Amino acid sequence: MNTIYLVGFMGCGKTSVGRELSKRLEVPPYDVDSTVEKDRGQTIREIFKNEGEEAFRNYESLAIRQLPVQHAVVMTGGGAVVREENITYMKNNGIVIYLKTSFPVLWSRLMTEEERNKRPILLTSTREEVQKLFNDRSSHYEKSDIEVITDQLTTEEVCDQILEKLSRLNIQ
Ligand SMILES: Nc1ncnc2c1ncn2[C@@H]1O[C@H](COP(=O)(O)OP(=O)(O)O)[C@@H](O)[C@H]1O
Ligand SMILES: O=C(O)C1=C[C@@H](OP(=O)(O)O)[C@@H](O)[C@H](O)C1
Ligand SMILES: [Mg+2]
Repeated sequence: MNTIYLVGFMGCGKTSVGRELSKRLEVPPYDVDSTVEKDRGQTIREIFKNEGEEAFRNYESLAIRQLPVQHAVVMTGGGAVVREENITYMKNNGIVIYLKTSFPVLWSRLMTEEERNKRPILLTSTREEVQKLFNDRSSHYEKSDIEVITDQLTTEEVCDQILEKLSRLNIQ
């Protein structure tokens, strides 16, 4: 099995769905954000604060390339696809799945203190700025191999749809 890469905007469920999907497929899950945090010995928030977003993007790109391209589920961060070479790498090495969620649903999922604190961009941007980021990134996510609309679905149902779409394509 080629690695499955989950992409989509912050709050679409990449981390939660990836955990569940990896259990169902009986392969290990790798969260790119957690990989970066482990590699650098700092939280994402600390990296943004101490070294800036560009340094984080470099670590994120390296982490994607250091994870297995077989028998794994990789959960990316929402900004990973902005570097064109990252989505090209993921599509060449595995199957890229876009968890598509509308902006109001994302915003409501991200409004708790806990979710905001994990994501430095949310701490320094207005709703309008985050909405613009969402609009700007959508065309990058659309390059994925498969798309699942998550607005009305639980994480389990998102997994069901992913598995169904993979089996229809004879991938899993
Ligand atoms: N399908 C869903 N329905 C409801 N809440 C969800 C769903 N997917 C994720 N969430 C919630 O949204 C928040 C962000 O989820 P997370 O998996 O961290 O997203 P991401 O990794 O894409 O940023 C978490 O509180 C999570 O429980
Ligand atoms: O969209 C982004 O630029 C980011 C998304 C985050 O991951 P999630 O998409 O898992 O929240 C994390 O990589 C970082 O805070 C930056
Ligand atoms: Mg995540």
